[in-house]
Amino acid sequence: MNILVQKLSPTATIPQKMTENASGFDLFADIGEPIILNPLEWRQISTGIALEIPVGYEAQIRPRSGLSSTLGLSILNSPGTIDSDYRGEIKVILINLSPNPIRIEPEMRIAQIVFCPVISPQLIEAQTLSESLRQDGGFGHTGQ
Ligand SMILES: O=c1ccn([C@H]2C[C@H](O)[C@@H](COP(=O)(O)OP(=O)(O)OP(=O)(O)O)O2)c(=O)[nH]1
Repeated sequence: MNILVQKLSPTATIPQKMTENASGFDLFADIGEPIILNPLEWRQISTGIALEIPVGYEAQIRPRSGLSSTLGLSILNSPGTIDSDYRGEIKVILINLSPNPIRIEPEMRIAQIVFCPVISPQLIEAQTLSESLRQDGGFGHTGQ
């Protein structure tokens, strides 16, 4: 499958898979100068790219585990949803969950983007639903 990627700025980097069978393509920050994120601060970070995702697919923006485990850097709305009809700039809402300031560098690999199929069902309003073993049990009703 081909997915079109448009660079919206000359300093943008096309997302890259770092190993052949990686699920995600790393997303690069397209920022002119470093950005400091203070503890519990979040910011939309530019990537400088836009995508044309085929209908029937979406993309998810997910954190990079290395940045989470070493820095405490995460994504506020993880996983971010990129709709197939969105043609604007892909942005990453980074949040600093650590007690220390985090410096986001230009061209830093800030997140990863994973392409996934989506289904688009018809939602039918109903008065009752069929019975199941679980019924409305949830939120730990089976114990720990
Ligand atoms: O982390 C994200 C999340 C979303 N988007 C872009 C692509 C997506 O298709 C669009 C809308 O996202 P979403 O559906 O999550 O936003 P919403 O809050 O429901 O707003 P809208 O009314 O624009 O759909 O914003 C990003 O660039 N990064």
